[in-house]
Amino acid sequence: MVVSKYSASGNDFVIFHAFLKKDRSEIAKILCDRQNGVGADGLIVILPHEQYDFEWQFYNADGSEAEMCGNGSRAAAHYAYVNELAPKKMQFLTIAGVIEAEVDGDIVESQLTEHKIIKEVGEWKLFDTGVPHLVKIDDINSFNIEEARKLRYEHNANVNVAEVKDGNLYVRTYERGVEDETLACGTGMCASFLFAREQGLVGNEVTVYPKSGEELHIKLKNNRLYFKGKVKNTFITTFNVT
Ligand SMILES: N[C@H](CCC[C@H](N)C(=O)O)C(=O)O
Repeated sequence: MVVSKYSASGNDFVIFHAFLKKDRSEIAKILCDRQNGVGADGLIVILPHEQYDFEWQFYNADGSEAEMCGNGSRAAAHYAYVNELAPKKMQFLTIAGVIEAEVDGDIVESQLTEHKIIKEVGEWKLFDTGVPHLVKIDDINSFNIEEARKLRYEHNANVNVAEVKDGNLYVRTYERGVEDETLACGTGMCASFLFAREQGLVGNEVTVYPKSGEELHIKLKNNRLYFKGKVKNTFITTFNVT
């Protein structure tokens, strides 16, 4: 099969399109495997939809299906546009709800689904920005992978440490379903922005830098999160899945 490899600020994905919706958990594990597969944080499958430009399936590298993926939504929008599956401005359906995205060259902006604050967990706060994210505002170097992994399992959530420096937001994320720190996590950056904003550390817009150091922009408009940054189609390849 022919698949495309994308990097969205360092969060990387295998993407292909298909007519049939079926359980793709096993193929996600095969394709995302960094030794024997293409290698990626997640798999995105673009499917036809009656009402929206398309529907997608999103799988983490461990084969678990997730409700949403912020960086993946930007990569999927670019893939759909360049493969003439959707116009520049599109709407597509995820488990979390309908995502609006706009492609402008290699820059893609996504509007996330409505976010919710779930609860406080000590100095952490649990948000839903399409998927669950625990956030702590602290020195970015206080990120500890073992602590993050423990919290991930205790709360079945992604875990983020965020810091505001010189008006910019820096975020490190342990991603559920990748079971490691990733180079960027879109819904995690957005949850971190919400917490920093709530603490008066940022306004309604911010420049954000994930572990990869690639620059992204987040804004809150009419109480909806917009998330913009570069995506790169790094290569296209055929892969023998049998
Ligand atoms: N691993 C996440 C889904 C992908 C989120 C992340 N890659 C993003 O860009 O939002 C989860 O299972 O909750």
